[in-house]
Amino acid sequence: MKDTSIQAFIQDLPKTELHLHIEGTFEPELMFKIAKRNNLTIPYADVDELKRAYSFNNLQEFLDIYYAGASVLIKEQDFYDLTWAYLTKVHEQNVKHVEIFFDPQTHTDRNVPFEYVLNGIYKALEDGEKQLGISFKLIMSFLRHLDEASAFKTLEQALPYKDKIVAVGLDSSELGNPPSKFKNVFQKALEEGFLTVAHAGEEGPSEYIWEALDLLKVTRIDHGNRCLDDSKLIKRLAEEQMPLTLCPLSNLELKVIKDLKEYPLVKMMEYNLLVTINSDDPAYFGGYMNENFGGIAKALNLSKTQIAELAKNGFKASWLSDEKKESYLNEIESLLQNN
Ligand SMILES: Nc1ncnc2[nH]cnc12
Ligand SMILES: [Zn+2]
Repeated sequence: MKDTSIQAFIQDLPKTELHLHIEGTFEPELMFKIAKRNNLTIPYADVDELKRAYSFNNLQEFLDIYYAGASVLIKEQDFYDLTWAYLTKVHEQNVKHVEIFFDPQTHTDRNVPFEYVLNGIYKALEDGEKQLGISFKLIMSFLRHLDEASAFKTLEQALPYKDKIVAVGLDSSELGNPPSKFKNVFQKALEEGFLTVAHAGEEGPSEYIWEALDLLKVTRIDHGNRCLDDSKLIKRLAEEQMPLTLCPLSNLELKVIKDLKEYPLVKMMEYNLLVTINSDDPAYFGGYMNENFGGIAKALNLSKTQIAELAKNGFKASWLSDEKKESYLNEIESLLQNN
């Protein structure tokens, strides 16, 4: 008999992931393995002890552990293995297309060459496309707790690789580091032909979302939850169909929200916002795409129609060709009709 459960429906839906930090997919088991082969130690006795440290009161507490974890990545092969592990995982979850972030400064500041980071990630993405059928785009994120000069240096390093990097983004500690701090480097990135996105309104105020739109000229807002504080902004985001890449389990684990049941997703959909579901840092927040879809669907008692809408939004908000978008939207619609 056919499994008509919500979980089976979520599994069968073709999905796209648009908000994913590759360093946030570093599972403890792989972290210990790579640390060992690089003759490095992790300040935790074993995987269980490390996992017990994954309890966060805010974004900064998470970032401190996330950067410490990433510090065992040294060689090109390490970045390849990290990315490959992510791709095989989401392949099992029927993710068809990914647009992922990497944070070069996290590594170049430790004297890991930019090329090791980029090539390791990119080769795995190419293999994922060939062997698993997952298409991809790569986004280079600037760390906003560092200064704009460091972001400029990173942009310079990326210029020979415009064929591999389609966009620049902005992540790390949001409060006190507004988008306006990076106005000039984003301007230069736009002139060089990169698309732009930025984390805004995760912990920071709605003003940061305005700045991301008006100063950084973003084509998507990462998170954006705090737009709900500002009715003019909601109207603009809806009119422009500006995508918001939401991350429910991340918001729960970083105490942006108290309970998934309070997640304002349905309200956002009623406002006609183009909201998408993503995992952010799945190794740290307890779930990949299916767990994010499943968690929010259960907490909010979403219908299959609403879940299908969210999956469609992911493709609409992606940088896939119109033809590919259309084909995935049709596939989702027929899956819905048959359920
Ligand atoms: N949720 C998040 N917010 C900001 N920067 C990040 N880097 C990795 N995850 C992040
Ligand atoms: Zn993020």
